[in-house]
Amino acid sequence: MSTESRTRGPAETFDYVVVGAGSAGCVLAARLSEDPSVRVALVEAGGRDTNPDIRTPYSFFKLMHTDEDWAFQSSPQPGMGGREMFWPRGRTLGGSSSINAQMWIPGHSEDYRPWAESVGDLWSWEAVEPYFRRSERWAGDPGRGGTYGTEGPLWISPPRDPDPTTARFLEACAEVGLRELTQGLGGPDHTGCAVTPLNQLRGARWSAADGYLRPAMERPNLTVFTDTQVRRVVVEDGRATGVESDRGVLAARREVVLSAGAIGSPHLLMLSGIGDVDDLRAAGISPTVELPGVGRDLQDHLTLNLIMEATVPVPLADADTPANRARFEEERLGPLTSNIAEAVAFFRSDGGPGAPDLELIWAPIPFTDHGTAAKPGFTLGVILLQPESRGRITLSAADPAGPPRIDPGYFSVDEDLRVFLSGLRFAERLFDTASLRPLVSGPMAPWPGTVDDAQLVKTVREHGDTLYHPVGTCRMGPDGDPGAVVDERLRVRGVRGLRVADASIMPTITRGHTHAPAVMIGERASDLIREAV
Ligand SMILES: Cc1cc2nc3c(=O)[nH]c(=O)nc-3n(C[C@H](O)[C@H](O)[C@H](O)COP(=O)(O)OP(=O)(O)OC[C@H]3O[C@@H](n4cnc5c(N)ncnc54)[C@H](O)[C@@H]3O)c2cc1C
Repeated sequence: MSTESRTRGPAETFDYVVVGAGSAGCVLAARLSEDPSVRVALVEAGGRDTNPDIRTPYSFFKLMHTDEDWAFQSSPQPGMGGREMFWPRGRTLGGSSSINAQMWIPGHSEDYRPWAESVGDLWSWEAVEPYFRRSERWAGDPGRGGTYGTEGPLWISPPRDPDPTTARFLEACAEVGLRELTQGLGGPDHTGCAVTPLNQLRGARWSAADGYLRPAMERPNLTVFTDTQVRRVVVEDGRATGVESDRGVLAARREVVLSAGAIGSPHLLMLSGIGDVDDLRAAGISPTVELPGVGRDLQDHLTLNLIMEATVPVPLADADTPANRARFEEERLGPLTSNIAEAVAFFRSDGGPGAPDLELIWAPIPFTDHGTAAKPGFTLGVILLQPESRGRITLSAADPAGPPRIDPGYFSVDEDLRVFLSGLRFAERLFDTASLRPLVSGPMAPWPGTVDDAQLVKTVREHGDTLYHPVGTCRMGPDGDPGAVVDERLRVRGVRGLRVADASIMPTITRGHTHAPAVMIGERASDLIREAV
């Protein structure tokens, strides 16, 4: 597809130039090019999404440190024992949706209340929910997916061939009072537990590139440039007129849309002289627009995995065999269809009413240090859903064009640690239910087992990790908010013809996983852009 589409179309001038073919960028390229009278360019730094591990759900972690991964590294984290932490991000068609764990979890309706309070009803739950539904196509039993759309480009499927112990996890949740969400996790309140809804079609990954981009690539008015890194946005007389890339300038008659992700988009703004003036000067970049919020308000979901030795066979621990490969290729069955994170639960740390602040992920295999261990064990990942801590992305003064400096600021607010510890205690209780107790024996490293709070904090700092959900670095906000980078229509403040549309615009992180909201943002943005004409 790509060679032809790279040369197809007019010279180097387009109506819209979309930067980044990730979760949001694929949506924008597809939706904007629905109008045959406009010419759209989609510019992606990575290559085509042909690596077979992209298709194979189980293999998502094998894509880390490959050509499909930017493989960022954070700055040393004081809250995490001084560690520099590995931050993978997708670098191929589909972006992070081509390397992620395929979990489709839009979040809670309460997630969007502060957004609407900040910028108005364009971003209320009532306003955004139709965009989730517009993107979804439920592939499971019609009686068990009532909260999902059925006609969108993205297939949402239940696990194709789940491990038998996943049902035991749901039973354990029922024992501690969590309801099973039999209609899926797309409704306004996803407090409870469920098998994980997945971006899969018949057991293989279904990325944003599969759902949105590939069908649109047949259109003569869409040109997709792969292996083309954008270096900066060209701003002339206060207007974005195009982007400077590896292959020269790509001009935009109407708009440039940055969908380069929560790291890439603020990085590109800063490289274009848009950001905190002092920081830009310190990195040797001439400021063109003062926008101090660029790169600030970085939020992420932190996780720690409780791992227990298994007393029963664990098929996923021996997943990648020739026989399982053959089964996957021929029938799309077996452990290679597993995304590893087969079920989830959402709950509140204080046990009270209201939206959840903690999540559990059930994995029927030990998952640690961004990969699996081929040992019989089970993992309960605990996730802090609503961190108060904020981090920041800045230019590297030594090499502004190189990777930016990523400071997630984990546990810079103490309250986050308190909530997180209560989640870990909850997970310990879950392993001790009648449903799960017979499946496990002792703790497996690096989980130390039940220890006092001081030792638990030490374990968190030494082994806690990213769940790969950075957001907020080009935050949306109202007029007069000095930290706002884009307005409610995602227009970059102080520059005409420039928007940001991806996970970076989220004012606050959602209580789910961030691919679905990034797709929703792409859908919402495409309507806002079309309304502007
Ligand atoms: C390992 C991993 C597992 C995850 N698991 C899940 C999950 O199971 N469920 C879930 O909901 N979320 C998950 N996420 C997070 C989710 O995938 C992301 O939040 C979401 O895809 C972000 O979408 P985006 O459009 O903001 O950015 P991305 O999808 O990251 O897209 C950005 C694109 O821009 C390109 N780009 C960046 N800079 C430039 C440049 N200068 N020039 C040209 N192109 C550029 C990138 O190469 C990339 O293709 C996971 C992420 C990772 C990394």
